[in-house]
Amino acid sequence: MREVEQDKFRRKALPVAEAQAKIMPYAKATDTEMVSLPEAHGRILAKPIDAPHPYPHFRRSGMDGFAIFSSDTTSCHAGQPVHLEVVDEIPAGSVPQVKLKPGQAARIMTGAKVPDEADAVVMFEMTESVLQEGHLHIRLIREIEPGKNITPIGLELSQGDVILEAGRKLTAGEISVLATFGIHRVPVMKRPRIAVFSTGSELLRIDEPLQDGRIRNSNTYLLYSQITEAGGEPFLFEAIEDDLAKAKAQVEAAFENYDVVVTTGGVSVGDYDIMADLVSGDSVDMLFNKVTMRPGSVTTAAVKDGKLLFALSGNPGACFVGFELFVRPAIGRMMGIAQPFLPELTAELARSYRKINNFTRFVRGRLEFREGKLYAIPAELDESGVMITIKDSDALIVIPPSNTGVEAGERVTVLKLPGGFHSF
Ligand SMILES: Nc1nc2c(c(=O)[nH]1)N[C@H]1C(S)=C(S)[C@@H](COP(=O)(O)OP(=O)(O)OC[C@H]3O[C@@H](n4cnc5c(N)ncnc54)[C@H](O)[C@@H]3O)O[C@H]1N2
Ligand code: MOO
Ligand SMILES: [Mg+2]
Repeated sequence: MREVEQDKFRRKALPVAEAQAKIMPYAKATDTEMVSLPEAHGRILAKPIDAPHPYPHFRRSGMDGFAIFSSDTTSCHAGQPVHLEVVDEIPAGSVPQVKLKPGQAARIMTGAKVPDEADAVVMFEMTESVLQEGHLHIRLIREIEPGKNITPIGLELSQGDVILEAGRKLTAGEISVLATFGIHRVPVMKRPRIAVFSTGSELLRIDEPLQDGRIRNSNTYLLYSQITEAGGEPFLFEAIEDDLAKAKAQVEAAFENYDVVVTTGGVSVGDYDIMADLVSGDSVDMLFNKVTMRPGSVTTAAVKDGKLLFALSGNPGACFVGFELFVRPAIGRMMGIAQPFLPELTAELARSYRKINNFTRFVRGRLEFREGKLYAIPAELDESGVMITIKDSDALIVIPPSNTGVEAGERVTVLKLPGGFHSF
């Protein structure tokens, strides 16, 4: 126990990027599975998909009107109208029945196949119907240019074009492309199965009444949302009290059935900080137990039989940031996302941030566009133990180590959190 305790205090702090690099080799690709197209929403494509045919695959009318020869309208104007005989009618879904000749037109609807001979469609509003010798004609008073209102074959994609690359998240645009090409069963990456439990004798279930000195377990649910958002499949376990043997048994059982284990709490130097003891023992191989960041300096990661254990800090702010910087990229990498880290933007700091620190701070805050310029506004309350401002945050504002802080107006890097901007 004494030795373990010593280890708990003596920790080598790694920069965030180094800690991330230690994790990534263990973020091994999950298997793939086939799902129906609606089920593919939000999933990650496992294989590239090529266009099995051009799109559109026939010359398509973009308007309700008449398919014509544009050459019939040369020099046509109000004083010199052109009359064309209507010889066919083509609703969407049908194909032309008559081979058009110059001087003729086919009534055609939006989305219908344009006769091969025609090279333009003139919309109804630009024509007048006239009966001439018992035959229906249209009267045109304007020149129509070749190609007008015809969508050519392959305008959007040619056969064999890569439609979607592997590693791409499937949302509305991707789903509609897949539907267009008849890809009704989609190869996607399996969602990593992630066991979650909190540690702490102070934790109440969320359906329990308050007790003095105890709090409800919010981190388990915070993580449930973060894991789901990141594409993983969370499995929630009851919180366990600060008991090393219980934690060990729980971690081992979780590794049997799940791809990743995420815990919160008990990673600092306190007497009951059991996760710190667990990773210092020989049941797992520790990757790191300190990172030069705040919040979450005691964020810990370990490996057991090639599977990742993330022991995040119990402080809600540190748990949140620890997840975003370490667990999210691991989940993303397991699913083959090329860039699984939070996207980096540059913004102007809207308010001075003067906390002094020798570690990099990841300060939660809002982003706002003002007159086309992006501003980052640090949360008023950003302590590690504060939960309430997580809900209003659009980004983590990166404040480098400094003994003066950063002044309003300076440029800062911000890591965009998923979702929209709270100010919109
Ligand atoms: N002597 C030192 N004390 C502390 C240090 C330090 O360097 N030296 N670091 C502080 C910092 S910074 C952090 S962060 C915390 C890390 O604490 P642990 O990861 O060990 O977490 P706990 O001690 O279990 O809990 C901390 C805090 O969070 C609350 N908590 C825990 N689990 C949950 C949960 N599931 N839902 C909601 N809230 C939770 C817990 O009640 C505590 O208030 O250590 C500092 N101390
Ligand atoms: O680990 Mo604490 O969250 O460093 O701030
Ligand atoms: Mg603690």
